[in-house]
Amino acid sequence: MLKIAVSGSNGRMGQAIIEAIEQSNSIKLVIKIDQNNNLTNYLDNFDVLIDFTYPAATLGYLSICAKAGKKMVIGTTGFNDDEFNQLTSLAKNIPIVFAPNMSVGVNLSLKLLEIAAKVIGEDSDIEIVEMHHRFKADAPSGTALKMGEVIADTLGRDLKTCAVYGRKGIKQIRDRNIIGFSTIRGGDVVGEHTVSFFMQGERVEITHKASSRMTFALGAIRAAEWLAKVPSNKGCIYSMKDVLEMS
Ligand SMILES: NC(=O)C1=CN([C@@H]2O[C@H](COP(=O)(O)OP(=O)(O)OC[C@H]3O[C@@H](n4cnc5c(N)ncnc54)[C@H](OP(=O)(O)O)[C@@H]3O)[C@@H](O)[C@H]2O)C=CC1
Ligand SMILES: O=C(O)C1=N[C@H](C(=O)O)C[C@H](O)C1
Repeated sequence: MLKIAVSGSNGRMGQAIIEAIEQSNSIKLVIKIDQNNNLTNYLDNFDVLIDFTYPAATLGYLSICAKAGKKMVIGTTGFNDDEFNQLTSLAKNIPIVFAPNMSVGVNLSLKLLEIAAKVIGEDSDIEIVEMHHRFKADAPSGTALKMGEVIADTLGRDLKTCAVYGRKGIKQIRDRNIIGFSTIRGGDVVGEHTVSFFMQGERVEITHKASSRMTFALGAIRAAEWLAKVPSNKGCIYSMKDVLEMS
C-alpha cells in the first residue's frame, strides 16, 4: 500500500487530503507534518509527500526530499521568480508533480483555453477574473496565472510583458495584446475562475467553479498514485496534464 506523508496537515487543504486518504483503500496516511514536527525524522516511513503549504515551507520540504530521494506532490501556489527557480533546481534530483490546481475540471479548462486561444485569441480582448475565500494569501491565484500562461504560450506572447493586473492608474484605451487579471477575495468561496474572450458582437466565457476542496484533494491523491510508478532517480517536474494523460 502506498504510504503518504502530508505537510500543512492542519491547513484547509491538509485536512481535505487527510479526509480523502482516510476514505481510500489503496493508500495510507503515515505522517502528518505541521510546524511542530520535523520531516527529517520520518524519511524512512513514507513513499510520497503531499504538500499544500506556503512557498518557503514547500522549498524547505523539497530540499529535504531531494536529498533523501523522496517524491513530492506540490500544490502550493504564490512562488516568486526566485522561489520558482529554487524549486526547479531542487526538482532535478527527484520527480515531483507541481500544479496550481489539481482538479480535473480546471485541467480540462486549460485544454479548452488552448483551443479558444488558437481559434479566437488574436481577435479577442482576453480577461481573467478569479474569486477566492477571504483567507487566501496569494493573488492572483496560481490557477489564474497558469490560465494566462497557457493562453500567452498559445498566442506566442510572453505573459511577463503582456499581463496587466488591475487597471488603477492606467489612462489609455485597452491594448488588444494584453491579458487582464482581476482578483476578488471574500467569504468562503472555494475557488472560481472565468476567462472571457471579448470579440466584436459576441463573447466566449470559460468558467470553472469549485464547490468543495475535495476535488483538489482527490486530484492530489491521483497525482501521488501516478508518481509512485515513476522511477525515483528521474528528476523532473510533472504537471496534472501528465497525470491525467491529457496531451
Ligand atoms: N494545487 C491545488 O489544487 C490547490 C492549491 N492550493 C494552495 O495550497 C496552499 C495552502 O492552501 P490552504 O490549505 O488553503 O492554506 P492554509 O493556510 O489553510 O494551510 C497552510 C498550511 O501550511 C502550514 N505552514 C505555513 N507556514 C509553514 C512553515 N513555514 N512550515 C511548515 N508549515 C507551514 C500552515 O501551518 P499552521 O497551521 O501551523 O500555520 C498550514 O497548516 C496555498 O498556496 C493554496 O493556494 C489550495 C487549494 C488547491
Ligand atoms: O488558495 C486556494 O484556496 C486555492 N488556490 C489555488 C490557486 O491559487 O489557484 C487553487 C484553487 O483555486 C484554490
